[in-house]
Amino acid sequence: MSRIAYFGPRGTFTEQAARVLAAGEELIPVETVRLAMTAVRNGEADAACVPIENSVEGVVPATLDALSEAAPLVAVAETILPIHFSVLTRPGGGDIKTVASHPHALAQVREWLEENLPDADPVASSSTSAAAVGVREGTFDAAVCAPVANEHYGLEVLAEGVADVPDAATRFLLVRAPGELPEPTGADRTSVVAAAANRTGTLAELLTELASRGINLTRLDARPTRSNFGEYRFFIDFEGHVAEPRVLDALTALRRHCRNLRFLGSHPRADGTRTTIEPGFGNDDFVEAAVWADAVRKGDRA
Ligand SMILES: O=C(O)C(=O)C[C@]1(C(=O)O)C=C[C@@H](O)C=C1
Repeated sequence: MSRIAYFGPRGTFTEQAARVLAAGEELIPVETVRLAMTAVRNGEADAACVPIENSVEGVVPATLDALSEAAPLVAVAETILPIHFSVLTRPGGGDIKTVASHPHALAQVREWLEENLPDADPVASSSTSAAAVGVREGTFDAAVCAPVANEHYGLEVLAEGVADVPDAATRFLLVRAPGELPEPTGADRTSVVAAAANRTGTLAELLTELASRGINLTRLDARPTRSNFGEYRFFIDFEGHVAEPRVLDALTALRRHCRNLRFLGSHPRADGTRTTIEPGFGNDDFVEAAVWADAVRKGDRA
């Protein structure tokens, strides 16, 4: 049985995602996203399940930062969960003066809180289930949680299915140490983090390398390098798998433009969207062109 560290404590949305991505494996709750990845880097876990982006609040910065530091990890699978919250209180608890949750969660229920708990102060916690732990211990009066939190903490459900944006969703990754890659499926996502030189046009150069190979981006984020003010790392997700000639060709080109390029994995997309291939940009086109160029180089063709 594999050991899967996940962003906990028990009862997070990430636990729900880990149950999907690693059904039947041993699931180990870890206090922060970074520590979940550290457990893999130390060999204490075989893989980690972490949130990467939410359709309302955007990326999870802690995940991006932990992916770009220390020993490389690669994503091998992803899942997307609908995000509807439960609001939990102490059984028979009195006035609700504080309502706690992960900042991403609070941001997704702001309107609901204004309407339903206007006198409660929102308080940030390290995760949605850390807020539930706080309610049980008497630190907060209510917690905005994943439905699964209800299985663990014996709290009372004040409301269920809470979401300002009804079709909000979060994407989660299963990451592990570099090794054999998942097989390409035709509906894949490849991710890199690029530390490009700080000069005019470098980001445009990176994006042009992808565009000129007909590769469609699915996400672009920048995070500070933390070492020099104004210097950024670019997190780029795009359609396709590194086993495809056109993607490998693009990756090789990106490498030339970067001080440091980290491959973050190629894996099937949870939404099953098949890779867009424009005429002239298919893998066969790349292979055929390479064969032709090779023949030219050998003097067999002109
Ligand atoms: O705290 C949790 O339950 C998490 O799994 C984290 C997280 C996030 O980071 O966005 C996941 C999904 C929700 O959008 C709110 C919180």
